[in-house]
Amino acid sequence: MTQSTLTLRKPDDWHVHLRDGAMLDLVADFTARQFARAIVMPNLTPPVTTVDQARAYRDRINAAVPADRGFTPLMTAYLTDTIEAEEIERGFKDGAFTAAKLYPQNATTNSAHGVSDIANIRPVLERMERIGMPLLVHGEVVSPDIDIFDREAVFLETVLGPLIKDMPGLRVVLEHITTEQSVDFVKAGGDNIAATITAHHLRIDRNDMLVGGMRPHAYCLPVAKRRLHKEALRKAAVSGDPKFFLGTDTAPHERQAKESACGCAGIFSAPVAIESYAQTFEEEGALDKLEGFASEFGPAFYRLPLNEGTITMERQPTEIPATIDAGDIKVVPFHAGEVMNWRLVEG
Ligand SMILES: NC(=O)N[C@@H](CC(=O)O)C(=O)O
Ligand SMILES: [Zn+2]
Ligand SMILES: [Zn+2]
Repeated sequence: MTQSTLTLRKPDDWHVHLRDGAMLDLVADFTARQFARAIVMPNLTPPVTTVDQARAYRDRINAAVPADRGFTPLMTAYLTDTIEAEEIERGFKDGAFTAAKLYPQNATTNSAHGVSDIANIRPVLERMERIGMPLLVHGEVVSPDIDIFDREAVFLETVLGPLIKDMPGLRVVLEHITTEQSVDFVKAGGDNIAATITAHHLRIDRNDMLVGGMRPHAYCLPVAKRRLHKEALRKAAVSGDPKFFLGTDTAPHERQAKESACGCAGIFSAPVAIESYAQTFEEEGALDKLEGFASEFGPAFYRLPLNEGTITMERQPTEIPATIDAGDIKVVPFHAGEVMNWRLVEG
């Protein structure tokens, strides 16, 4: 008999963009309704680089989420060429920063203040290695000579591999992996190397973005690759290997900014995140592996307690709306217009 409900220990999302202002108000509860905690990306304009900015942003997030959700945003510091190790450590020690994020300069949305050469942040990384603070990485090189489909694999060879050799104790999460090479890299690393996998990279490959017309809502960074890479990600996600855990990279952009001659990168998956993962795990015959991936391996890596509560999904064909709106803001969610098999039961 097919299973009609699915109850999991309450999951966490280890990579989200909650944005700010009216967009924050629109999107925050989509994350909070299903996840107990979320690692919040710092790529605002201006970026979150200080303890005070992180605290103020956390307050704005808490104000945007209904208090009875019991949602905890975990904040991150945006590394720049000039950021001070002292500020990073101070934030980590008092809980304002759970981790620090490395954006190679100009690799993705709001990364203009990112790091231009990893040598510039060497003292910060050494400090992080010493205090056990996780480094979260957008793993793509930005050199114009490197094809966009190769940028993640080249980053492993030229940046991350050498860095880890140099600082073997550094705790690293390679975010939103998209390639077989990243799966192999993470598996070959020590226990201090892990990766997040998005809901969308488990489902789309580059054909979904480009065949039969250009589909801006399937465009994100790192860009979806060939099918064989998607297959490798699916295998890693359902393998039960604790190095791979849930991070949606939900990244809302207004509809007109995506449907444009130069469309923004980012997929807004929060409204359908846990349901999308459930569908993928079920297709792989691995629903029993979802709880580890969604609710256990992330906290283990971050050295945080497991959540106490649960969520329940029911098997209920549910159509995902074409847009999610508030006032003038319209955002197209992942799976827009599709019928999903699972639906989160509101607790
Ligand atoms: N993933 C994306 O395509 N976009 C993210 C940035 C990021 O995570 O690289 C965003 O902030 O829009
Ligand atoms: Zn990124
Ligand atoms: Zn992201």
